[in-house]
Amino acid sequence: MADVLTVEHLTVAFPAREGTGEVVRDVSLAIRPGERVGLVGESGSGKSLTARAIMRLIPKPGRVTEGTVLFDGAEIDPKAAPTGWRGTKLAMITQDPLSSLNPLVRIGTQITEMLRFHRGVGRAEAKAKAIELLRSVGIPDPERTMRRFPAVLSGGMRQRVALAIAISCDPRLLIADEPTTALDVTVQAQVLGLLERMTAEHGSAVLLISHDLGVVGTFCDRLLVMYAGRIVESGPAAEVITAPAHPYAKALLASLPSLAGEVPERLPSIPGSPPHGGAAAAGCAFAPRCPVARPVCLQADPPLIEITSHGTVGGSVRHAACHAVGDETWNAA
Ligand SMILES: Nc1ncnc2c1ncn2[C@@H]1O[C@H](COP(=O)(O)OP(=O)(O)OP(=O)(O)O)[C@@H](O)[C@H]1O
Repeated sequence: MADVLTVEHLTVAFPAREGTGEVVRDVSLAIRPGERVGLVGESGSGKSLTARAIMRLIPKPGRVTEGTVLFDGAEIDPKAAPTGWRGTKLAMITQDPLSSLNPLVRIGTQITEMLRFHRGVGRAEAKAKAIELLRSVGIPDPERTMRRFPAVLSGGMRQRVALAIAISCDPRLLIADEPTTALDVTVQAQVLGLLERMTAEHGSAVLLISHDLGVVGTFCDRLLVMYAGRIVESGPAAEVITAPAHPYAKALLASLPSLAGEVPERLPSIPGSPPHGGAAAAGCAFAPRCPVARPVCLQADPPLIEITSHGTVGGSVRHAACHAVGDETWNAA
């Protein structure tokens, strides 16, 4: 099946006094119809800007300096201004739902207009469908919410409304940037269940962005781990979660209480902090924090290489960008 999204060598840069200013570096990824792909990494690793570059929403003075994006087989120029396809075939929900809601228009009108305009349904049907959508994202009194303006809703309620609008047209791909962060655990599970149904029933694909490996690991088929603007590991979610290969993915996993079983007294955190404003030009960006770094790591950025030729889920293989991968001492650790 043809990919719904293919991204090749995407690079985003901001003007910088030091370093390259590249905050997304040479990112390539592909997503098939109905696939659930997770993009994980610490805050500042470049997840949101990758999504924004795909949507052509890079804030100035940032810009896409390299790369191509193919959506449903057609090239969309990530350097050009956005056009009408966005929002229906390719939808995105962000951490800040207010940015995707019109503050001057009642919630009900925002959803029904979307349905009437893009799906060509009549007024009554659009209203019924809007109420059903709001209920499905866990809004307790949808009829009342339909008559309200975004400003009077809580952050969690707005997030759910934004999600209802994003999924109203069964997009080919939904990019969900931390969609459940503002929600409590029960609603979080409800929202993930809804996204799961959307992928199963309509073949929509989801790119789920989160720093929470727990959420992403259980929801997604495949994971992409990002560090300092690069994808440093990718592979079937179950394999990356149970046997991460890259030292950064290992550290990220070790700092996660929910997957480690019992909760340790003190959660191990990854020592040091990621580089700001783009990684330095030479060497692996994780080397200063890496427990197995060697001289070569400070000199050459390791390429993303295939680490198993028979990865299972959906025929996808595993990749990692690390000089130490394959080293027996490290793998035994
Ligand atoms: N408007 C901007 N101007 C300059 N640098 C920026 C701007 N927006 C983001 N950056 C830098 O780009 C890098 C990546 O940011 P991005 O928001 O993509 O990270 P993220 O992984 O999505 O983090 P989070 O999980 O906190 O949202 C960060 O180092 C950030 O400082």
